[in-house]
Amino acid sequence: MAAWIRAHCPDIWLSISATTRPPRPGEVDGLHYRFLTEDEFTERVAAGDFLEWAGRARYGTLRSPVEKALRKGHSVLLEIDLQGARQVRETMPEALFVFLAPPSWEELERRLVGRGTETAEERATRLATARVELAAAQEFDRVIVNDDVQRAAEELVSLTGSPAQTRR
Ligand SMILES: Nc1ncnc2c1ncn2[C@@H]1O[C@H](COP(=O)(O)OP(=O)(O)OP(=O)(O)O)[C@@H](O)[C@H]1O
Ligand SMILES: Nc1nc2c(ncn2[C@@H]2O[C@H](COP(=O)(O)O)[C@@H](O)[C@H]2O)c(=O)[nH]1
Repeated sequence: MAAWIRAHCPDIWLSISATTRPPRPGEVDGLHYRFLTEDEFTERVAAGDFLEWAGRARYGTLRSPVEKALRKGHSVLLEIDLQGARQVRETMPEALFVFLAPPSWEELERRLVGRGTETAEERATRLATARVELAAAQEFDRVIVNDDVQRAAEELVSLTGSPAQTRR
């Protein structure tokens, strides 16, 4: 979804999260994530650099680039988990919160297994988290079912008022 939006929506500023998880094959530092060491992440938490952060395999949104993009008038998109969304709601209640839901539980499992980047234990952890997050979908302003990436991305982008520049 992020890749589709990056390719088709120049008016949307997509936040690049920081994380301590290792890069997957093909993931590029500074494009997909800013890959930080545990110490670097901890220092930035202590410095108050994060707008929000969450997790054991830690993920976070750095405050300063988001605030800069907002000042420039961009639509800013954060792809974050439930824990992060709850923090952003505290500090930016005017933001629009959109829950991306899988078409079904079986399809979610199929996609995760198909990606093949997690161990069985990591997959189980992600699925347990997904179960908790799905149960909280009603906290969000909108729910979009991620059935087809392009369709779901277009629905998401339409909420920002920015045009998607697609070639069909
Ligand atoms: N609409 C879709 N159709 C088919 N495959 C999809 C679709 N959306 C995502 N996928 C695939 O499903 C897998 C999981 O994608 P997703 O972006 O949900 O991962 P994630 O951000 O790691 O999610 P989570 O942290 O909840 O596990 C990836 O391999 C992705 O390419
Ligand atoms: N609170 C935050 N959650 C984040 C952030 N960046 C990503 N995420 C969440 O992690 C999952 C998994 O990502 P993956 O790349 O490891 O598959 C993602 O779907 C988000 O829910 C962040 O900056 N803050």
